[in-house]
Amino acid sequence: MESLRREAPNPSRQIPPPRLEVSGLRRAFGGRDVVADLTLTIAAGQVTCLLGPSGCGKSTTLRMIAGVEHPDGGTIRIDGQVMSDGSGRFLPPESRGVGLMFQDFALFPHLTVAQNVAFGLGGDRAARDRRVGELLERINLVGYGAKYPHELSGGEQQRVALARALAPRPRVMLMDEPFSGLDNRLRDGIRDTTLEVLKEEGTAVLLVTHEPDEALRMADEIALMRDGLIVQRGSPYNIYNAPADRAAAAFFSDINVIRGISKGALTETPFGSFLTPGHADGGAVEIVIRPQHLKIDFDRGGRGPNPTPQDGTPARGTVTRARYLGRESLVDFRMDFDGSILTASVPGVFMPRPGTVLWLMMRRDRCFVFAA
Ligand SMILES: Nc1ncnc2c1ncn2[C@@H]1O[C@H](COP(=O)(O)OP(=O)(O)OP(=O)(O)O)[C@@H](O)[C@H]1O
Repeated sequence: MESLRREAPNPSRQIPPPRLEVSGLRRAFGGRDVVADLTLTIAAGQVTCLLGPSGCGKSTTLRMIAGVEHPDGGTIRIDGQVMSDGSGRFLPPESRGVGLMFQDFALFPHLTVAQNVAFGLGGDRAARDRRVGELLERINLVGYGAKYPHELSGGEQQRVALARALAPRPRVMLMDEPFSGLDNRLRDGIRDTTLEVLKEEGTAVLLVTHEPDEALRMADEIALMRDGLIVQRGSPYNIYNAPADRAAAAFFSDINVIRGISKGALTETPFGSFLTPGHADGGAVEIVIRPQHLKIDFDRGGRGPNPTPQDGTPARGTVTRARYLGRESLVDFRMDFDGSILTASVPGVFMPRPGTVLWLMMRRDRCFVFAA
């Protein structure tokens, strides 16, 4: 029967390997594992941000992928082709098809913008000119080709550096804190332009940063790194809203922590009882909430608002400090129940005087529960 005839395998339908594939990558310095068993894949057109605190091994990872640092173990593949592996195979940086962009990028001062962009390009003159023209248009610097780097602003130089790195159409673009040398005012605009250009070029991007805001803004996927390991990978939304542990939650914002003991999948707290399924009876748990998910309510002659299923029971506190940060206000409370300090944030201006008694409630849907 026609419908049951088995189709011959069609090689063009096979799933292509990821653009960049790193598995079991390791590197030690002085007997200490700086990168320990790191695994990561990035598809063409995808931006992955390697995010983590200073010293967690981000740059070392990037340098091994670039081929300027030798791994102690693990495999790096680009488009399925081995760049380095445990058996001693090791392709030099110039044979990997990677583009690099670092914080202290330097344009060649004696070359014009066009010559800088064309620097890594082979091929005939006409093809080179076409590629340079196309990139100058992408970075909004048409007409700047004959200028020299010192005639450009910091942001313009940064865009030229991006065009220079992208000119040879690298298969993978490796960026190490590329925006940290820029003035705050410029940074957001440059990040957006850079992202747009990277997306148009369709290259796979690994961007190293220690700034959560940058990762949230730029990444399709965030790989959160700690002590040489990726502790969580996911979309910015998932990493922010479903952190793997307390430290992952704390990396993105201040957090408040309420401690308790789980009994029969419930933990009693001053904010009412919380469902804590999956935690052993008698096990210590931490309920974590970000400041923007604590709700503030007024005192009604010694009473707070009524408990609700969404926000549980209110708990009373006294304001110790209020700070206005422009977009929001941060208010610290000393809580009646144990004297601990909790911080709530409110959009806009809210500046109660120290000593004001107020009530706090926790948005149940925004709490994270972790084993202590
Ligand atoms: N060549 C080296 N020799 C000895 N130790 C090194 C070397 N390179 C890096 N390290 C150490 O490895 C650890 C990780 O460094 P790495 O630069 O990868 O971290 P990072 O996460 O990129 O941090 P940062 O954001 O501060 O650059 C650090 O403790 C660093 O001192």
